[in-house]
Amino acid sequence: MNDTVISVKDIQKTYGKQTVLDGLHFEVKRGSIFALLGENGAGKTTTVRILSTLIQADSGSATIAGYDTSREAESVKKMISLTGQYAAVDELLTGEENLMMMGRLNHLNRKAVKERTTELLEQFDLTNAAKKPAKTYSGGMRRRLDIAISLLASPEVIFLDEPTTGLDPRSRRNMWSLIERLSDNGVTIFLTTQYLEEADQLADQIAIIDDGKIVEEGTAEELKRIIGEEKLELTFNELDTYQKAQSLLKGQVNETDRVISVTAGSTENLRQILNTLHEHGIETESINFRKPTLDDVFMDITNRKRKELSANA
Ligand SMILES: Nc1ncnc2c1ncn2[C@@H]1O[C@H](COP(=O)(O)OP(=O)(O)OP(=O)(O)O)[C@@H](O)[C@H]1O
Repeated sequence: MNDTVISVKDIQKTYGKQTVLDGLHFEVKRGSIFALLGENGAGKTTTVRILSTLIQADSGSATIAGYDTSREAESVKKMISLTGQYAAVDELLTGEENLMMMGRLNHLNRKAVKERTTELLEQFDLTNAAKKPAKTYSGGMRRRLDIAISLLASPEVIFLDEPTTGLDPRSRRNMWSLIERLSDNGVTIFLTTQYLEEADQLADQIAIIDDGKIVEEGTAEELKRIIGEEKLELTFNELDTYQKAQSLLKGQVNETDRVISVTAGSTENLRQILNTLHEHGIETESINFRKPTLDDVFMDITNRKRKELSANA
């Protein structure tokens, strides 16, 4: 069996003068969780809309389970489910009624619909709320119902467009374990997110999208290894000492907490950093070492690309 379930080649999409996707290229392995990670406006939803056949790319191609998303849209639609920003939930119906209705729309027989509905209500922790109208559900419950509805058609690929945006921390964790359970059943999950922690926690493969291009791709560990070295986190008591240090050191800054993170590097490098601060009479409140996070990776990669662009301009 072919290992690749989604294949995207050189996709280009513009809206008026704005290039939204600029030569997008990646592959997703069958049965994996793939995260497309990027800031607001990076092009994540546009990618999902093209892959799920809602809109067409200007050029390039994409296939899902071997079917072309533009020429064989009907076959693609049978393979996928799309949830998230396109909620399938009917607010006036109960959770159970929503599932039953979608089951019948998918031409399942009455007995199969009943069985699958009970199963999904249980799996998604909605049994107690089954007889209540969806409009009374919390944000987390509504999203769970939305995903449950999408599973009635037994899709091969599930698109989850920012599944935890706006959820509180507990609902977010619940959603994560639900996504992990879905993946355990062998379905491929294509997830978009702006949360690095979410990609780190869930994804087998992460592609970072910035300005419509994949700027880096790999497992969370591989991406962290790009930065590789430990970070030295310097915290300052006073705003003016923090600002003085900021003008002397190269690193990520967090003005609210008065923290500067620099790459620790060699002992010689460390000595230089501390000497520089000492020579300028700058006292630190605390100094900590920490391993790089995906946040560092993201900041580093996007900053590097922006510098390259401005150098070439
Ligand atoms: N139908 C449209 N017409 C014009 N511009 C659009 C359209 N759809 C998207 N865009 C623009 O394309 C860019 C990328 O949008 P997209 O929704 O794909 O980003 P995103 O990464 O999903 O961000 P978000 O997290 O905010 O949804 C944005 O600048 C957006 O304004």
